[in-house]
Amino acid sequence: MNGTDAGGQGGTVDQPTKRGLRRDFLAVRRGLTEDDARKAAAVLAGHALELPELATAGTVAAYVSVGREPGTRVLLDALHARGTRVLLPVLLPDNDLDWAVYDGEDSLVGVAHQGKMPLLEPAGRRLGPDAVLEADAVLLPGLAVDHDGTRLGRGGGSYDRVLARLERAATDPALVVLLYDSEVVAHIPGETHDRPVHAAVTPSGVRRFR
Ligand SMILES: Nc1nc2c(c(=O)[nH]1)N(C=O)[C@@H](CNc1ccc(C(=O)N[C@@H](CCC(=O)O)C(=O)O)cc1)CN2
Ligand SMILES: Nc1ncnc2c1ncn2[C@@H]1O[C@H](COP(=O)(O)OP(=O)(O)OP(=O)(O)O)[C@@H](O)[C@H]1O
Repeated sequence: MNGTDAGGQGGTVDQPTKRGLRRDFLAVRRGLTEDDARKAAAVLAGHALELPELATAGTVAAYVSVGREPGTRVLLDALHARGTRVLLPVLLPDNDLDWAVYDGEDSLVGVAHQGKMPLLEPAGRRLGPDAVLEADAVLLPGLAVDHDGTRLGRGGGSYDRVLARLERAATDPALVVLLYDSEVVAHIPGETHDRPVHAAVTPSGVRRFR
């Protein structure tokens, strides 16, 4: 733990801040072609669907990938088709997350939150922020993870809140981040509020951290 950042300056060589790291990882994603992204999403979904934690889960909290995020659409549809209850996040004004059930592609709406990339969110009944406590597995977005499971998110703190809520409730769902291979790195500067994830699924397979 080194206590750096949360909104610090761009990276330096020996102690890159989270903001600098985010910028660098996002730049690499922007360089991916549509074809790269489509192939990666298909392979990634295959690995994720083989995870025992997902196979046995009654409820999975996930998210709808946008842009060049590692694709989750194939995975969401496969989970939905096999009868898993899939919860999707709705971003609240304070960056906390509400949740609603995924009921197929037609149940998604495009939403433009100020200053953020356009998202796809579920149109169904909102279940409240505590609905995530019903999840047996949580699929988290991120930009990178290190070998301890420390995750670099987009900086909104939404999933930090989700992880804090899960910890307070003493539920212990599988925590799985979906990434590209180059985003599993040796070290991410952690802060005291960061909670480690248990595994990363990338196009080359599953990496476990606990
Ligand atoms: N597909 C997807 N859905 C998601 C997330 C996500 O990361 N990906 N979230 C994850 O929490 C939540 C929404 N939170 C978000 C937080 C930031 C940005 C965003 O566009 N950030 C800009 C930088 C903004 C800034 O610097 O202030 C960016 O990353 O380019 C998007 C969503 C819930 N839904
Ligand atoms: N439990 C929490 N409740 C409220 N705010 C929090 C909580 N945990 C972290 N935050 C705040 O969220 C902001 C972003 O934190 P951080 O840079 O770690 O985001 P991140 O992990 O990259 O993003 P995300 O969690 O959305 O993926 C920080 O200002 C932090 O203080």
